[in-house]
Amino acid sequence: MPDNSGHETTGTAPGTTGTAPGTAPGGVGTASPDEVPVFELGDVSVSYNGNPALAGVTMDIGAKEITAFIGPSGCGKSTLLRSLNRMNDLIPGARVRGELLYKGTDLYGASVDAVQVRKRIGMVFQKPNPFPKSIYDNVAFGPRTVGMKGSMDEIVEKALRGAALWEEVSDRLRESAYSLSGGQQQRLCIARAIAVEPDVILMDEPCSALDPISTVRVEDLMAELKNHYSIVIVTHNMHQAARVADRTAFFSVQVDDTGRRIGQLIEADETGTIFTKPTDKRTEDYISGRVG
Ligand SMILES: Nc1ncnc2c1ncn2[C@@H]1O[C@H](COP(=O)(O)OP(=O)(O)OP(=O)(O)O)[C@@H](O)[C@H]1O
Repeated sequence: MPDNSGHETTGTAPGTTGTAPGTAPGGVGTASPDEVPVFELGDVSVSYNGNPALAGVTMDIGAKEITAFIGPSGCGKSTLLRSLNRMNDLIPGARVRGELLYKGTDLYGASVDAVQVRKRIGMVFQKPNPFPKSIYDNVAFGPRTVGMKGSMDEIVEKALRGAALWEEVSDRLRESAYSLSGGQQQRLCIARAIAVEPDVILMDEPCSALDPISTVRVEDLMAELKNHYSIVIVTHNMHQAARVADRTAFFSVQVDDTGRRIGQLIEADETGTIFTKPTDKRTEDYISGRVG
């Protein structure tokens, strides 16, 4: 795969002009998402202020399925996840190199607008982070911002139903989002993410702040959501990866000649294969709890 010249990010707010990727005329990126990988990564590396965090990642991420990133702390899972919707653009000194295609289009191409990227590729964070607004306004915020057409009440209801939260909040939509439990808040954040009808949802340890019952709710929800969205999840919980993911990518930290610790993709495969017969001994050692 060709190596792009690199994409220096400045930490300044991304522009509001340009196009969303995957929408170019002439067929580029317009194939059915079920037929092509949603992301194709070729020799992707990410550094912070010149220090490599992750190097040489080459993998495809399938559409309409759940892909889990697992591996020990500091191996670059969140860094790679943030590269998939250009959230690293917001981190001063972060630099992404290599080829990162979203539905066949260069995600970091000069004409691609990072704001549009984040509309198509939403993100749910580790800690539920609702806005200090009502339940309704949390969900309506994104659709209003991007100027979605149609009845806002219907948009909000659809997103809350999609996030399996409607039954619990339909009679209290004007209450503060902070009045919800942690698990409900996380499902509200998922509703907020899907309200703008993205293609992809990136989830960075979405259950780590939740109790076991809320975790099951969110995992069940993910199984539902993958019928409509491609999902990439970072998780520390290998049982969770085994439960929810169709494919799993294992990352580890390698120490280079100069003593630098750099994250690396060890292998990516169907989840059953990774957990029962991984190709690499490092994967086996990690999943069996011998290291990590
Ligand atoms: N904003 C940042 N500025 C500088 N270095 C960073 C930044 N974010 C991450 N790093 C570094 O990049 C490397 C990978 O971090 P990252 O958070 O992506 O790993 P991770 O596998 O997600 O870890 P964890 O499982 O602990 O969340 C680490 O060495 C980390 O210190």
